[in-house]
Amino acid sequence: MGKVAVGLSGGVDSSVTAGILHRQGYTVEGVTLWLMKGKGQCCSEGMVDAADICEQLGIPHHIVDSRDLFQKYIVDYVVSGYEVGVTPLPCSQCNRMVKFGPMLQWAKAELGIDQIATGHYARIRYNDQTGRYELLRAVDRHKDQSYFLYDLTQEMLAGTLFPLGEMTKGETRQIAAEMQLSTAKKPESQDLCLIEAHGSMKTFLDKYIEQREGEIVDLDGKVLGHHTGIHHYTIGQRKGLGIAAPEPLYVVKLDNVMNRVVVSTRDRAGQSECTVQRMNWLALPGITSPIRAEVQVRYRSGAVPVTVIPLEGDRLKLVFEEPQFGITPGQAAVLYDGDRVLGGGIIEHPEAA
Ligand SMILES: Nc1ncnc2c1ncn2[C@@H]1O[C@H](COP(=O)(O)OP(=O)(O)OP(=O)(O)O)[C@@H](O)[C@H]1O
Repeated sequence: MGKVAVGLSGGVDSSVTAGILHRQGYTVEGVTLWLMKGKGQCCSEGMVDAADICEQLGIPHHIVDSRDLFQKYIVDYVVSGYEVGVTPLPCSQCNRMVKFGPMLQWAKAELGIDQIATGHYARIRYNDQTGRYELLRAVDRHKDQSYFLYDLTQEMLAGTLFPLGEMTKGETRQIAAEMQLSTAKKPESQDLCLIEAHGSMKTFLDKYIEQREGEIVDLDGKVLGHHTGIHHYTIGQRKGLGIAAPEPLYVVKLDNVMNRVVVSTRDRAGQSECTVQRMNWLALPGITSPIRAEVQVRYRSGAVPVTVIPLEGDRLKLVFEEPQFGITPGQAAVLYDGDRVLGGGIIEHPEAA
């Protein structure tokens, strides 16, 4: 058995990942990335819980100060997106720029270990016909995190193990209990660590973005109300608009130039196409002519049929079979062929199309 550096957040999933690999005979070292500046409670608690797990398993534990990377690639990225009416997806960017890339580099340079493992729910397999590493959905569909992992490179997939990809969350908890891991009963963390650390996205953003009040208008430009700053809104949002209307209204556009939130009734909120940038191909090297696939445009939405049309550079046009609701610039559009991730990219602002 080889050596592996396991990314430990202090949660039950990564604890079990380390436990399983240790039990299988790997030489395991725990690595915790210190992510958030300030005395974030989740980071300090996570570091201590991760250290405790390593103590329990009798393996070394390392803390890597990654606060500058996290500030640059996540905090600054998220804030600058919201400022211009985009709702960035921090998790996929964090995985590529803060977690997998730097962790592989650090493990190689400092420990001489060229393999890492995390507690993500997804699967990786090598396809000898194409010569490419493929990313697949987790067996536990409800926990599947492949959407957040589409932006990993071939090198990152080649150097990574996801032992939980074949398991259900129930099995993970059972193993944690059997191994008597100190994190066995820890509650699920929220999907977004920035929210967990700050209480809400609004609290986090208000630290960085000045409140600029403006108008809420309908698609015809009629003023229906006022907003407290476009960064407080997201596409598809229905609640909290403060407008009394006969039919429910949804946010369909955040216009940073006019400082307006545009809303519409659901029947006019659908979109039949969008464009995508910064496309990262995984199962395929790329496409030169249109293909049919399925696309997922949000973490919690289902995959829907789409025609994928290559544009110049790393851009694509997506034409949906049925109009889609809540297409949000800044979120990822991840292409699937069944369980297999073909690749993914970032949904562009309609003005960029
Ligand atoms: N600060 C960190 N340092 C090192 N690895 C991390 C860190 N945060 C997350 N990871 C790795 O990424 C995986 C997925 O992280 P995610 O934030 O989705 O947590 P999770 O699914 O709740 O897992 P866990 O129960 O381990 O916290 C974790 O299981 C862990 O292996």
